[in-house]
Amino acid sequence: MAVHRQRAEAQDLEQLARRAAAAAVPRREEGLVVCENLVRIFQTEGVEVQALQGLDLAVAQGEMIAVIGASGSGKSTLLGILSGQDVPTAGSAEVAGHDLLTMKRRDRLGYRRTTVGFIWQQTARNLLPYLTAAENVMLPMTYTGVKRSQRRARAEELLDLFGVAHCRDRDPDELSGGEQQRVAVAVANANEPRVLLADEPTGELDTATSDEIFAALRRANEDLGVTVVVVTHDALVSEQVQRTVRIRNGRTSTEVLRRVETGEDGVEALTAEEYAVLDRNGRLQLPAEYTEHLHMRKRVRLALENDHIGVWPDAAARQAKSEAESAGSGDVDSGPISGPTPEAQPDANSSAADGVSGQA
Ligand SMILES: Nc1ncnc2c1ncn2[C@@H]1O[C@H](COP(=O)(O)OP(=O)(O)OP(=O)(O)O)[C@@H](O)[C@H]1O
Repeated sequence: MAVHRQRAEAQDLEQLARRAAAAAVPRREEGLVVCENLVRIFQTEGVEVQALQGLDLAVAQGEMIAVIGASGSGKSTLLGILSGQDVPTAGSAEVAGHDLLTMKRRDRLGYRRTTVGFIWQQTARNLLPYLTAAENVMLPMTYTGVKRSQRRARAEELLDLFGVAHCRDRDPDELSGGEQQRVAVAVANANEPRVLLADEPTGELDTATSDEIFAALRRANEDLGVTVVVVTHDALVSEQVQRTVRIRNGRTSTEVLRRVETGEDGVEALTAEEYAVLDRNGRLQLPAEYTEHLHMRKRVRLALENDHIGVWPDAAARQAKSEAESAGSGDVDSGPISGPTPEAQPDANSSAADGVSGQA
């Protein structure tokens, strides 16, 4: 009987994990940008670097998201793939219906010219130095057969939209860094792309100028309807979007969702909630500060409750934590960081499946 119950409960846990995974990851048809289990391995002189290790990401049409993460976590590699400049090793990546793994060389050029717009961190890399601001904006349209009169009109419109109409006839070296980047946003929008990709576009600029660039990206998103993915180290920038995705070790690890909520007093306040990303296979990354705080290493114990899943340190982790505390390592808080009460912890001698204590 007990064995039957354990099996049924383990199945409940699997079923719940499967359902949660299916609900958490937007389906292919829901995203303009959809990456599933994306892998990029670089080989240099016999050394293999796994820059992306099964990354999942879906960005809805019209969304503006920030991508953050430590240096080397894979942000630029992801943008290189989405922009069509680099090809993934495995997995899937689709942007506006284009399959970036199987796309032919010729289609790739067309894709880079019309489907995506790109803004680099280095201001000098975005503009040709011997063309004026207006000529820089018109240039991408010459590759897509837009008539000369239309090119000029659109260039004027875009420079105006991003607040740099006064720079129209100046060369890039006659523009400030902020003006150059706003002209770069105009260039990236010249061929009406579906997705705008920006890799640290405010990285070389001061805070006030960064705000201007970010305002230009937001204007592109709101006024032109273009979907925006911006990689940034700048916390102030990432706080201005509805969704911030964190990449850790080549995979999306957490997401912060922000929304405006109206309190009982009628006052609107911005709330931000952090979520761990659950992939299709039910995998999630626990934040390092949580696992380190509880000395969790190789394995954890899971407990299915009615409305949540508890994650508990195993006996070795509990011992390591208590030793660290008695050695006075400064790790004095013995309770979990958040979550269920210690009473809900499963028996130390039972298996994870035994720890299933609620109903799915
Ligand atoms: N062309 C390449 N050849 C070999 N390794 C590479 C190449 N491009 C990136 N890498 C490696 O892949 C990993 C991810 O690099 P990536 O540039 O995507 O990180 P990042 O998050 O953008 O970092 P940063 O914030 O410093 O720009 C790093 O270990 C990097 O050294």
